[in-house]
Amino acid sequence: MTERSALGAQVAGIVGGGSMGGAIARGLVESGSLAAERVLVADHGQEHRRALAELGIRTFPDEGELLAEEPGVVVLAVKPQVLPQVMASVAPSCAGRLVISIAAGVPLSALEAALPGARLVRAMPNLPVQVRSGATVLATGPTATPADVELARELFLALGAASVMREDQLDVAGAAVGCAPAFFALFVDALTRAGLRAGLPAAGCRELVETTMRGCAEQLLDEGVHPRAYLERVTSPGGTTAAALFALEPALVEGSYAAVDAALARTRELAGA
Ligand SMILES: NC(=O)C1=CN([C@@H]2O[C@H](COP(=O)(O)OP(=O)(O)OC[C@H]3O[C@@H](n4cnc5c(N)ncnc54)[C@H](OP(=O)(O)O)[C@@H]3O)[C@@H](O)[C@H]2O)C=CC1
Ligand SMILES: O=C(O)[C@@H]1CCC=N1
Repeated sequence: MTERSALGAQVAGIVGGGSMGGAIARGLVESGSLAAERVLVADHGQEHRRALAELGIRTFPDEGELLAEEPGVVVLAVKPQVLPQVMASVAPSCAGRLVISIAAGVPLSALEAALPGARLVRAMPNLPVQVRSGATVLATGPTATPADVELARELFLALGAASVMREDQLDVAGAAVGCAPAFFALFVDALTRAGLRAGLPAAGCRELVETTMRGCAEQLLDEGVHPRAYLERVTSPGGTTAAALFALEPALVEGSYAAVDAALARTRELAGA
C-alpha cells in the first residue's frame, strides 16, 4: 500500500451524491482505494443516501453536517447552477482545505473568489469512474500545492485514467470526454433500433450491440491499434461495411464535431452565468 498510502489515509467528503458524486464514491470504495468509513457523502435525496449507505459509506442530508466531520479532501459534485449557494455555505469550513470541483464550466477563478483560502483543483471525470474505467482531466490553480495535485491525481487514477492539463483543455475534455458516455449510449441505442428496424429480433438485439461495443473497446485498448487501422480490418473492398461507412461517416463525423462544439459553447455559457 505504499503508493496509495497518501490517498488511503484521507477522508474524502463528497458534496452531492447524484450521478457523478455517487459514481466517485462507489468507485473509491469498490476499488479498495478508500475504506467505506473514510468516504462521506452529502446528498438531499434519501434514496441516494440509502444506496450509498448500503456500501458502508457515511451519508449526510446536507453539506453542513459533512463539513463538520472535517474531511481532508472535499469534492464538490453538485450542478453548476447550485454551486454558488453550496460554496457560500461551505466557504468558512474550506479555508486551508483541498477542494476539488467537478462542476462543468465553473472556472478556477470563480472557485477562488467563492472559497477564499481553499487549495483548489478542478476535475472533469466521466461516468465510468464508477467501474474504475473513467477518464479524468485535472487542472489546478496557484492555491494548490504539488502534494494536493498528486493527491487529486491519485484519487482519480484509482478510478481509471487521470492527467493534468491546462484549464482550457479541461473544458474541451469535458465536452469531448465528459459527455462521451452519453454519446456512446446514444449510438448503442440508435444501432439497436436500426437493427430492429431491419428485422433483428428485439430480444437480444441490444445485447449483441453492447457486447460488440465492449469487445471493440477492449481490442482498441489492448492492441493499441489506431481506430482507422481497426476499421480497415472489418472493411472488405466492395463489401457491406464499405457501403455502410459511406452512409455513416459524413453524418457521424459532422455530428461529433457539432456535438463537441455545442457542449463547449454551453460550458462557456455556464462559466459566464
Ligand atoms: N454526470 C456526469 O456524467 C458528469 C457530471 N459532472 C459534473 O458533476 C456535477 C454533478 O452532476 P451530476 O452528478 O450529473 O448531478 P446530479 O443532479 O445527479 O447530482 C447532484 C446531487 O447533489 C445534490 N445536492 C445539491 N445540492 C446539495 C447540497 N447542498 N447538499 C447535498 N446535496 C446536494 C442533488 O440533490 P437534489 O437534486 O435533490 O437537490 C443531487 O442529488 C455537475 O457540476 C456536473 O457538471 C462532470 C462530469 C461528468
Ligand atoms: O452535462 C453535464 O453537465 C455534465 C458535464 C460533463 C458531462 N456531463
